[in-house]
Amino acid sequence: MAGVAHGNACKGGSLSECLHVKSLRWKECTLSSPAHLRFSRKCGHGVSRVQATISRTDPNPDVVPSSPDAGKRKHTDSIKDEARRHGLLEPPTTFSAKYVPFSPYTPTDECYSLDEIVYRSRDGKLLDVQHDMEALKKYDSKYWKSLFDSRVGKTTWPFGSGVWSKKEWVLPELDNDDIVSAFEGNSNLFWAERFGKEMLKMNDLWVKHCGISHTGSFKDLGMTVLVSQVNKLMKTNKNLIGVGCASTGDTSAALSAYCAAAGIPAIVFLPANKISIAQLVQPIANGAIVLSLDTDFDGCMRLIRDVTEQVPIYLANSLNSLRLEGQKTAAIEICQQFDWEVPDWVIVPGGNLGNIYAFYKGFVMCKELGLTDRIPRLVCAQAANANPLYLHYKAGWKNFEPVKASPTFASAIQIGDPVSIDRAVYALKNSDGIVEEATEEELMNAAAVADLTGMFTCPHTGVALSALMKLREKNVIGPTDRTVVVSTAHGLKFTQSKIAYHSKEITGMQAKYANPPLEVKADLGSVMDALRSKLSLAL
Ligand SMILES: Cc1ncc(COP(=O)(O)O)c(C=O)c1O
Ligand SMILES: N[C@@H](CCOP(=O)(O)O)C(=O)O
Repeated sequence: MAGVAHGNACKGGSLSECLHVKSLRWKECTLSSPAHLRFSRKCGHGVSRVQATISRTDPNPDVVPSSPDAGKRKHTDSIKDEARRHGLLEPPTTFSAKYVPFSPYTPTDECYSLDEIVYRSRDGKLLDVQHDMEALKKYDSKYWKSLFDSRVGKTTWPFGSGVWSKKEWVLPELDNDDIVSAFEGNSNLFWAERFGKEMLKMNDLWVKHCGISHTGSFKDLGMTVLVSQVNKLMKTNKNLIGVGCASTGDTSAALSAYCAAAGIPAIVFLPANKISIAQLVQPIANGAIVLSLDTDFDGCMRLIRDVTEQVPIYLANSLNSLRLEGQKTAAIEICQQFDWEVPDWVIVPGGNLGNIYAFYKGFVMCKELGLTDRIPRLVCAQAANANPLYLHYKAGWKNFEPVKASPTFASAIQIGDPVSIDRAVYALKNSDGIVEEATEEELMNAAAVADLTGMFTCPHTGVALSALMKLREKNVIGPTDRTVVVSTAHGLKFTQSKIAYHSKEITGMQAKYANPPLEVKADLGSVMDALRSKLSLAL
């Protein structure tokens, strides 16, 4: 079939017709519409517009390379150069987003551009990034599914990233050239076959490994968005001198890595002696300014908020709602990985409580745009030593009180005064959610037993697994319920506590699943004796 291309002057019609085709590759176009796809090119109202009917067999020469080699990267090209050649660097003009106060029960007209440096509304509420949903709804669910699916597993800048593959739903107006990405996201969804079957009599249990990531935690998902926006702001706001955060170890690692990649100064406030060595060395190695402070995370958080009010350092904690735009892509990814079927339950460990809201937001967006038909029930899991949300839930959501968080092996969630409490309560109330808690022994046992079935979990994932075990025991979660446990960090960041557990060195802990190494003399007899003691073999 012959392709038709008409050069038309833009009549200034609806922008939604003028899908910014430069942000779509030919393959994406064909995938999104197997027969024909009508589109307008380089519109922006006022610029010349090309309307075309294209088909798989009849590519528009303006859009696709004319020879098989034309699409290949020249040896002098970087992936950004390649994206530039294909016109992929400019953002689409069709979609937009802005900050609004997080005020779901009493919406207001107050709003801010994402280019403003603002973290709270006029009356001190948290902010939320609000997308122009009407513009997104102009494209049907089939379109979005095909577009997102076509981007998986590529190095196309920046859509090969799991976060930026959803760019239109994340930060649509950002120039792709400003993006700072480590091709994060697209994390694996592990079918926990043995753990499910043997521990819980479940057949449809999954672990979303967000910690198998660039810096070893889910924070990369949010940090690529935040640092990309800062990268843009620094070009225009010459006053901005860096980006700062308070951290229990993962936010600081992600911030430092993305800032180092972009050449932006990072400043991190850490509670002294309360984070793992692996986490501490990450910002040090990435060249951040590291302040080890004699306080806890809540103390560090208060200090960074005071400092960022006084000096032009951009705040990178999840108080900043930009972070959650990246983190919500993990929820979208889960739906995508299940071919747009929604799991029954999603269990997320909670500390500062930004992530549970980010998951909620991702699931709601999929439903609102017709990609899914419901949202899952959410469970937020807390360590009993740092459980302000759990206490609030048990009190029927009445009168939230922060707590003084005690030390926990799940050190990244040792938080007593969570910034996103209002967001979390909203997410849980609207997803028929549940809050559970886990003692130190429960969380360490859960992590250890998961490891014995082939995972290598962090203690926070242990908290979530322990919550699952409790809900399963009470039969709140049924044997055939499709359940996803979110693993938030890599176990390799927390080897100290694992070694202590397996060495049975933790005072007062039985360490039921400990598997200490045997110290054996290096001679055959001793080795055979050791094997006999472990294997029921007639050796
Ligand atoms: C490994 C890990 N898991 C879970 C959390 C909890 O996430 P959130 O603070 O968004 O509740 C954090 C940070 O707080 C973390 O670093
Ligand atoms: N676990 C976090 C605590 C801070 O959370 P944030 O999402 O508000 O940055 C960390 O690793 O610092």
